[in-house]
Amino acid sequence: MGEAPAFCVDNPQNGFSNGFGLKSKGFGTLTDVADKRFVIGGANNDSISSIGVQIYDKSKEKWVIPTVLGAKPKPCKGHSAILLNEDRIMIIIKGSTPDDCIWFLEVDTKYVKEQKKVLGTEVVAWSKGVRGDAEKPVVISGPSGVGKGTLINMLMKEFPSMFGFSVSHTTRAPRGMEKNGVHYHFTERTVMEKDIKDGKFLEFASVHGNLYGTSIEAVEAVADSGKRCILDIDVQGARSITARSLDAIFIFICPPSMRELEKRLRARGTETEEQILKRLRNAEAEIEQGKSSDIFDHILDNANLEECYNNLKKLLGLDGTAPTNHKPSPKGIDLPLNHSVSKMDKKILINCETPELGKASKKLIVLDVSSLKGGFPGRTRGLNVYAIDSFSDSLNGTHKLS
Ligand SMILES: Nc1ncnc2c1ncn2[C@@H]1O[C@H](COP(=O)(O)OP(=O)(O)OP(=O)(O)O)[C@@H](O)[C@H]1O
Ligand SMILES: Nc1nc2c(ncn2[C@@H]2O[C@H](COP(=O)(O)O)[C@@H](O)[C@H]2O)c(=O)[nH]1
Repeated sequence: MGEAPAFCVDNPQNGFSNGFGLKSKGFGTLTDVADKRFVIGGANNDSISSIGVQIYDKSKEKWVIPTVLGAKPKPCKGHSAILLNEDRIMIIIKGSTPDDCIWFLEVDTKYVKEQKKVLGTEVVAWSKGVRGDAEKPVVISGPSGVGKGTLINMLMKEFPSMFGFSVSHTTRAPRGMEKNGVHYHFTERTVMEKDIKDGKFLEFASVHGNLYGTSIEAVEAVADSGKRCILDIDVQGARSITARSLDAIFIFICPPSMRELEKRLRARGTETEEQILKRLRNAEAEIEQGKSSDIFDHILDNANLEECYNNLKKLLGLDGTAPTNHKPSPKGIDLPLNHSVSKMDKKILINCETPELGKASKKLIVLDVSSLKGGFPGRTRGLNVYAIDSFSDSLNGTHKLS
């Protein structure tokens, strides 16, 4: 559940306008989205561990505590809030570290709307802003035994600093060599069902008789390590992620034949006869859906492992053997504690001038939000940041920040 803000808003009609539909009072901000007013509170108290959110429903004249999804920003010395596209609020945090100062509170994105229906409560979702075009997550899907895990392991071994695996939750029992927290988070069904109900999963599905799911936390952990996220999920999970418009590359791995698939599953020796037969039955439908649906961007035939791996690398732009394509995560944004924020079309201008130091201290930072991705908890990519000398300068982004 959400938590109460760290300050009191006696009357939500009060507050002062700052010129772009934003009202502010004390440590918090008030942002109007249709008939709802989002009260986002900056903590002024060390005992509070994150920023709280409350909603005032103007049509019903009542306060609502929403379910808050995703990791939340830490308490701060204040923040600015700017409404973008009527579905998410950009939060610029004062006095935070450079890689932690831009956040988004999703209030009416596709994902949030869907979660409202599922959870039956008001829902908001936090997502941290990531500078530049961080590489898209890679979703690998295909029938059991086709070689998804093998291909992912090869990729992670050859490019250890580039890829991070999203560790799923499952209710199935661990296999001999599998480690909890590395291969899966092995979980009791009742616990996983409760976590699903609490909105902790980006997607989940019942696969071969067990529950499997990708937690928001698993994807955030990879993003925080600065790596590109790889997800190994079944076709149902891939479909629900596309439906939520996760901006990822979707790859379906196909076996050369059912006979070969069966041979691989048996040779792996990890399933009972009954489980093997169940997985093979499910494989037929999965292959049919994988090939015919419009979920997948690429279909790779895994007849020959080396060839399939080379094709996988090619479509991920990793043709060379050395990991030269790895772009380190761009640096964060170094904002002084005192700054003012304004909005101009799809650009947010941050004026960092220190009044006491006069014009010499002038620094304007532009956040270009025209290519933002995201809309679900985790990380919002595509934030372009550059500096200009004055408001009259062109806002074309010629002075890129390093
Ligand atoms: N092209 C290939 N030719 C022959 N054997 C292969 C090939 N690719 C993978 N294998 C073998 O097939 C078996 C199944 O592969 P793997 O465990 O990677 O499948 P998976 O798709 O991850 O399965 P699951 O969905 O059940 O986790 C393994 O023993 C692996 O070594
Ligand atoms: N929808 C999801 N499917 C998942 C996830 N993690 C794994 N899987 C798929 O389950 C089957 C079986 O896996 P196994 O390890 O028991 O052999 C396989 O197709 C995986 O792709 C998940 O988080 N969500």
